[in-house]
Amino acid sequence: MVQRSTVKAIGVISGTSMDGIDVSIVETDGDTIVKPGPGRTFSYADDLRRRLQELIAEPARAQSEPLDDLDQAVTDAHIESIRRFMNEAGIAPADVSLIGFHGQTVYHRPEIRFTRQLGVGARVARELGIDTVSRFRHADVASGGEGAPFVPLYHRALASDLAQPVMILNLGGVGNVTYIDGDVVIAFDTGPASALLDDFVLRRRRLAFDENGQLAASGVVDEQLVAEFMRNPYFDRPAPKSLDRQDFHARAKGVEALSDENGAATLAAFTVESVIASLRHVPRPPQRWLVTGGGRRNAHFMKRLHERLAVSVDPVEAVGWDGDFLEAQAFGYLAVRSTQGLPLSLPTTTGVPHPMPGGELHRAA
Ligand SMILES: Nc1ncnc2c1ncn2[C@@H]1O[C@H](COP(=O)(O)OP(=O)(O)OP(=O)(O)O)[C@@H](O)[C@H]1O
Ligand SMILES: CC(=O)N[C@H]1[C@@H]2OC[C@@H](O2)[C@@H](O)[C@@H]1O[C@H](C)C(=O)O
Repeated sequence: MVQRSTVKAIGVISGTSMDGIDVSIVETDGDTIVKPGPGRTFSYADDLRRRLQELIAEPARAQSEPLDDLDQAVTDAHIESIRRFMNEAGIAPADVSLIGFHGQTVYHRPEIRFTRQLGVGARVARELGIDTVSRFRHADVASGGEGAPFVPLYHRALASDLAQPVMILNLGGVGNVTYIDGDVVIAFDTGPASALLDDFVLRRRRLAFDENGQLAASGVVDEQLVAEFMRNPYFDRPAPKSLDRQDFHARAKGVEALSDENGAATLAAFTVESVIASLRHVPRPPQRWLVTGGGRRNAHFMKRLHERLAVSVDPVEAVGWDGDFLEAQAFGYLAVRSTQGLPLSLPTTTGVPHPMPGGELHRAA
């Protein structure tokens, strides 16, 4: 049998919750061989995080201002994170063939064929001396795709030996699912995961998030409000479909009249119901759910999901994956696929008209 050659790629992303920059490494042939390595998260400096949070709250600026300063600051923070990761993990630049640099999403509007990730790939390549792929989502969006989610092909590679159909649920700022059943891979954003709850507990309690879901667990759900939130046409819209982090904020104002506990309980219930609604868009009920992203640490989400789904719902660690770094690893894997001209997204994951290659390669020298 011909042994396919593998390379090592570093993947780096800051997700929509902007809690930090995730860096990891994966050894892969860009196809079926994937050997994930360690990962690390590095916080943004408070000032940079604040500037990014202000920006995403002002969509008009995020869409049209040049934002050169922020672009450079985000790039610097990523370069520094990759350097520290390599130092701490004892990885020499010569051991790494590629960097997959996602950047920071600040605005995502596929319906107007627009997605924006801050970060300058050419500078990452030059300063670290490693070829770098960036702008993963642009070709997809330009051809009419949703431009997200992009992790599903990595999920497919990892899940090849699991019993199927299986659902991988990412609970980040926004939620997204990947349904895998043999060659069938269906993916889409489910709704708000932690974004609404994070913003609510920040406003009410000056907390970055509801640790373990304890505030939500102590409140009573306003079922009428949840039902009202669930009337949003997004949930019936056929997949593929994707969301901006802020998409549900305007319509979720009703929780302002509730106590801290009941507001948190109601927003958490909304997140769970939006995940349940994903079953409307897959051919068969999955026999197992594997949960990744920071929301898997929210014990309240996990308990409610298990009650509502009545099948096993486990963190991805149950099958040996690292839920803190799947997204970073995915962009390392996708960087390798990009240089091989392989698709990064499919009609069933982002709605592109045909399997779509993408990413832009910046040479180190
Ligand atoms: N111990 C915990 N208890 C409750 N929630 C938690 C805990 N740890 C993390 N979270 C939640 O997870 C969120 C971060 O998740 P994650 O890092 O997966 O998001 P992200 O990758 O930035 O987002 P996205 O996947 O949307 O781009 C936090 O904002 C918080 O709401
Ligand atoms: C445009 C954008 O950055 N979207 C993120 C966001 O956060 C979660 C969800 O919405 C997902 O669609 C995507 O991230 C992951 C990494 C993805 O593309 O699979």
